[in-house]
Amino acid sequence: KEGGSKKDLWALDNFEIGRPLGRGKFGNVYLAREKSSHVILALKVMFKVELSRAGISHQVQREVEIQTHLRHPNVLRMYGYFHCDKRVYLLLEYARHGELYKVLRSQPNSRFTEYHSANYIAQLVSALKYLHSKKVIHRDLKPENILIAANGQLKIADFGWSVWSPNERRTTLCGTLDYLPPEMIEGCKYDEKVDIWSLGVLCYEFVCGKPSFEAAKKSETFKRIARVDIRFPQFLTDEVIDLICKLQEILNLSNIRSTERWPERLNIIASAKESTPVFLQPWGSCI
Ligand SMILES: Cc1nn(C)cc1-c1nc2c(-c3cnn(Cc4ccccc4)c3)c(Cl)cnc2[nH]1
Repeated sequence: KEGGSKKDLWALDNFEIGRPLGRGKFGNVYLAREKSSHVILALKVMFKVELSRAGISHQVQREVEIQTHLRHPNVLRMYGYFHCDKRVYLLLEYARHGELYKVLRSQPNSRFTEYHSANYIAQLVSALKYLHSKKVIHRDLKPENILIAANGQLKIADFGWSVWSPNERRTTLCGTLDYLPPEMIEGCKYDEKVDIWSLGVLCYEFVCGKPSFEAAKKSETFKRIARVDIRFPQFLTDEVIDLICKLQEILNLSNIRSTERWPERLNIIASAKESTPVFLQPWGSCI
């Protein structure tokens, strides 16, 4: 609501609440309808005490500050927010087809065709170009944070981890490391390029059915990311391998695809200019 007087503030009574759309660690998301306009939206409800206990109240404030000012077809709108003594309510655009990861997992072999993937990656590139032009780094780009709207458009959501660029992480990482670049998992200074790395992991997952550095244990994922230990299956085209390598800054590779499926190469041989191949060095410390 525009204007600043008390009467212009949203309240729960302005909405009819529908079915739950999703359940998260700090609250749930419900389908809702604004009573006077009948606009359909997603209402994210979080408990203040939970946010405070987890020390992330500042993250929610930053999420609101950032997302309410963003306007792009591939970025989920946040129309506004309100709160009461116990809860914070975020008024979000409703994405009719839900979460991308569920659509991805429902595909044969949990992967999209390269054609389908190209369309999605192009939309994410458009969104990231916009976000980075506003000096916003998302920092948590993964299939779980991407929604699909009625017209098939992707919508980047959940800006709870977003920050203004450049930045240094001050909050402990939690959840999957799969999509994070070496500089973030090693606690170094970083800039918006972290989102480009995550886009490379997403692109890999779209066409392969699992993220680039997936491993049974987090410690193994950490090592694979730090060493940029990526392996490409035989069924990928050279074009998509080239795109993923460029997104993950893997330069001058040659013969990285084995004749067997899922080659067990422990490292990628960079075909540097020198006559003998140079192994990618394990990620050096950032100091
Ligand atoms: C699920 C689902 N199925 N279908 C058919 C549509 C949807 C849908 N979900 C959304 C959602 C939505 C729901 N959950 N989540 C993840 C979540 C849950 C709890 C806390 C934080 C984040 C997002 C939104 Cl925001 C916005 N629009 C949504 N649309």
